[in-house]
Parts: sequence; C-alpha cells; structure tokens
Amino acid sequence: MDGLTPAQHALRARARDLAREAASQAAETDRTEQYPWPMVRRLTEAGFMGMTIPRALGGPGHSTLDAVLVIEELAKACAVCGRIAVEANMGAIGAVLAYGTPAQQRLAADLVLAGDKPAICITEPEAGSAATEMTTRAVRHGDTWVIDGVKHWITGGGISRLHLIFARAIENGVDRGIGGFLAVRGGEGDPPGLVVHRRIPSMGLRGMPEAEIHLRGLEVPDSMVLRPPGGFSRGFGRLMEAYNGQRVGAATVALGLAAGAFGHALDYAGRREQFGRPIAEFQGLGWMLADMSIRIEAARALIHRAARSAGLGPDGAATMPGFPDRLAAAQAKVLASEMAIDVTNQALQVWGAAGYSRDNPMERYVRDARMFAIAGGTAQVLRNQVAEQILGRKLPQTREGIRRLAAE
Ligand SMILES: CC(C)(COP(=O)(O)OP(=O)(O)OC[C@H]1O[C@@H](n2cnc3c(N)ncnc32)[C@H](O)[C@@H]1OP(=O)(O)O)[C@@H](O)C(=O)NCCC(=O)NCCSC(=O)CCS(=O)O
Ligand SMILES: Cc1cc2nc3c(=O)[nH]c(=O)nc-3n(C[C@H](O)[C@H](O)[C@H](O)COP(=O)(O)OP(=O)(O)OC[C@H]3O[C@@H](n4cnc5c(N)ncnc54)[C@H](O)[C@@H]3O)c2cc1C
Repeated sequence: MDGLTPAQHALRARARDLAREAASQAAETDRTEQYPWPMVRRLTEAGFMGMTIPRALGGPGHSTLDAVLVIEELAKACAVCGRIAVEANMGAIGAVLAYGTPAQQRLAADLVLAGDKPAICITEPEAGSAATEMTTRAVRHGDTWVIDGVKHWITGGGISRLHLIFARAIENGVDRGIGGFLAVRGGEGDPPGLVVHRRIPSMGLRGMPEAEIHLRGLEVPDSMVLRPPGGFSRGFGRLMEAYNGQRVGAATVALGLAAGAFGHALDYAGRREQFGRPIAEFQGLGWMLADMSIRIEAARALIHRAARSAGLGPDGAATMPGFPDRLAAAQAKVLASEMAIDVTNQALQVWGAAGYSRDNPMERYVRDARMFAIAGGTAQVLRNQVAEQILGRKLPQTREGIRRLAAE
C-alpha cells in the first residue's frame, strides 16, 4: 500500500531501532544544547551519514526516498538527529556530488562518510527570502578567490567541517553571478578567514547550533569552486536545484515531529481517564486525533512523491543522485511544515497540563516544529514558487520587477 520495496521496509526498521537510542538522549540534548556527537557516531556506524553517496565514492548509493525513510524515523524520536541526517544526505553534499570535480566529490564524500554534517551558507542579514540579493563577494585574484561577507542562521556553524558558501563571483571587477565556494573547517590548516562569530540562541532544536559566520578575507583556491553547468550566470539556479533535496529533507523532519507527537498523543489518550473513561472516547478528542492522522498521511504522501521525483539513487539508475522536482519539493514542504506546527500543538493539547511540562517531550515537539515554515524558504515564499510553477510564469517580487512586468 505504501509502495515501498522490501529493502526499504528493512531500512526503515533499522532506522526505527536506532531511533530508540535517539529518543533516550533527545531531552538531554535539548537541555544541554550540545550537538549530539555520540548519536553522530551511531548514525555513522549505521551508514546513515552519506546514504546518497554512490558506491564508487565509498557510499551505499541510496535514493532520496531511502534517506527520507530514515530521516522520518529519526525525527520522530529526536529532531536534531533527523536534521543531521538531512544535511548529511542532501543539500550541500548533493550539490557537490552533482556538480563537483572528482577531487571535490572525493573530499566531500570522505568527510560526510566519516560523520560530518556539512553547512550550507546562503542567508545573510539583509538577504533572507531575497537570497539573490546577497552581498557576500568572492573576488578572483589569479587562482585564489577572496571572500568577504556575513552569513547568519547557518545550521551547524561551529561543528560542521565542509561549508558550501554562496557568494557573488567577481572576476576582473565584473559580477559574473552567484557561485558556490567550498571551505573546510576543523582540520589541519583551519581557514582563518572563516570565523564562527556567535551562536544564535534558538527556540527549538537546541542541540543543533545556528551561527553567524563572518567571512573575512577567506581564501578559496579555484580548485574549490563548485561550477555547475552554465557557469556563474546560472549558478544560483543550479545550486537551488540541488537545494530542493534539502527542502524535501526539512519537510521530512517536520513530518517526523508530527508523527512522533501524534504517537505520544494517541498513547496518552488511550490511558488517561477523566469522567471515569479514557479521554480518547470523547468525540472532541477522537476527531482531533483523526484529523491529525489524515494530515500526517497527506504530508507523507507528498514528501514521498517529491522524493521519488529525484529518481532511484546513484546505484539504481544514475551515477549520481538526482534532485527532487522543484514544484513537488515546495508543495511538500509547505504542507508538512504547517501541518507539523498544528499537529504538535494539538498533540500537546491532548496531554493537557502534562503536555505543557518540561518533564514530557510534548513542549519540545512544539518548539522543534516551529522552524520548518521559516527555514529552507518560508511557507510564503514557497507558495510564491508553487504559484509560479503552476501558472507557468515568473511572479516578480521586487518593485522594479513588477514595473517591468506591467510595462510588457
Ligand atoms: C529564489 C528566491 C531567492 C527568489 O529570488 P529571485 O526572484 O531573485 O529569483 P528567481 O528569479 O526566482 O530565481 C533565480 C534563478 O534560480 C532558479 N531557482 C530558484 N529557486 C529554484 C529552485 N527551488 N529550484 C530550481 N531552480 C530554482 C530560477 O529558476 C532562476 O534560474 P535561472 O536564472 O532562470 O536559470 C526565493 O524564491 C527563494 O527561494 N527564497 C528562499 C531562500 C532559501 O530557501 N534559503 C534557504 C537557506 S538554507 C536553509 O534555510 C537551511 C534550513 S534547513 O534545511 O532546515
Ligand atoms: C532554524 C533555522 C535554520 C536555518 N538554517 C539555515 C542554513 O543552514 N543556511 C542558510 O543559509 N540559512 C538558514 N536559515 C535561514 C533561512 O533560510 C531564512 O530564515 C529564510 O530564508 C527566511 O529569511 P528571513 O528569516 O530573513 O526572513 P525574511 O525574508 O525577512 O521574511 C520575513 C517575513 O516576510 C515574508 N516574506 C518575505 N518575502 C516575501 C515575499 N516575496 N512574499 C511573501 N512573503 C514574504 C516571509 O515569509 C516572512 O514571514 C535558517 C533559519 C532558521 C530559522
């Protein structure tokens, strides 16, 4: 009925087993706000870091859908673990696998398979939704690019080794467009120009650092420039094509949070009694639980559809992982992120005051779910993208763009 193969069922069962360990440390990770290194080691041993890396590069060559199955199970128990699995399988690693030179692919694969969760550095203080207005500049000096700018809300800032930095590529004083630049932190020869300026205190997912990163004359050799087909002038679009994978991953963490909270709510509703009977017998709660289950299944269906659009995975049909369809990814993320905000809140409601206590995981699910309608493209911006795709026309957001459209 779910369209999954026996191998995918087995993979999901393996992820479910590891999720029990993830669940046992989730509250502590939230309380201490420490990146869960012991869980990263377990994820690495289980082969859940770099699942989409092809066998030729030492990975298991799984599909995006395989990764999604694992991410959901982890996120049901520990959303931080789910997000680690997203960035170790999609986003920056997907972009490098698709567009990188053999040496770049080797470097990225080795780092991720050893447990690194790469960081993707797009957002700037004055360029959030309007990411194409970024001002970080990479200026070419011979074989070296020198990068200056500020990125913020960088997930994993301070713990990630591989960084994919989006910046305007300036050659001979000319802005060629937006490109991707790779830098590695935390090893020998740490680049002094990549400064983790501060950790940003977050509402949820507190075990995952969010950081402001200052790029102060960061030197990147030309061999570490990620050059998608079409060059810098098409660079942003091609990099965002790869980023569609991470949107599906983020949607999956939201789904896992909702499904995890729902499971706790269902269990509690069956055992908590008021007025001499289980609260699940009250129609008000029964319908609430029914609606929660319907919305979870709907989100899961859209996410799997989007994941399937990326293809069978490097060792299925292609030599490298494909990317999910842009429209399907945006649709899935809008639905899943907003559903997760509602469903985690409803699950807390089922628990009454006990759900509001930090003794129970419900309030953590609510806090953790909030980010997904913001990060990775807000729900509003993704609706703009859905509208553009279904209407088949560009819908400019700047005043200048609207003036140009009106003049056509
Ligand atoms: C794309 C936007 C930044 C809007 O900016 P513009 O209106 O200036 O850009 P466009 O003309 O729409 O696009 C330029 C170029 O890119 C192509 N494009 C854009 N999005 C996609 C996509 N999803 N897939 C494929 N291609 C895409 C577009 O077709 C154009 O290509 P050509 O130049 O024609 O070749 C804005 O809509 C937007 O997406 N803003 C959100 C920014 C965002 O998502 N940031 C994420 C930061 S990382 C993060 O948050 C991690 C969190 S986590 O994973 O939990
Ligand atoms: C937990 C978390 C993790 C993140 N991780 C990363 C990361 O790893 N790397 C990275 O690069 N970035 C990351 N981000 C940043 C994230 O991508 C941005 O927050 C997001 O793109 C929105 O930008 P903004 O916050 O500046 O909001 P703004 O763009 O300022 O938007 C403010 C409000 O205006 C609305 N709005 C803006 N433009 C439009 C429009 N055209 N139409 C309709 N409404 C609009 C938005 O929907 C929003 O409600 C992360 C953010 C969070 C919260």
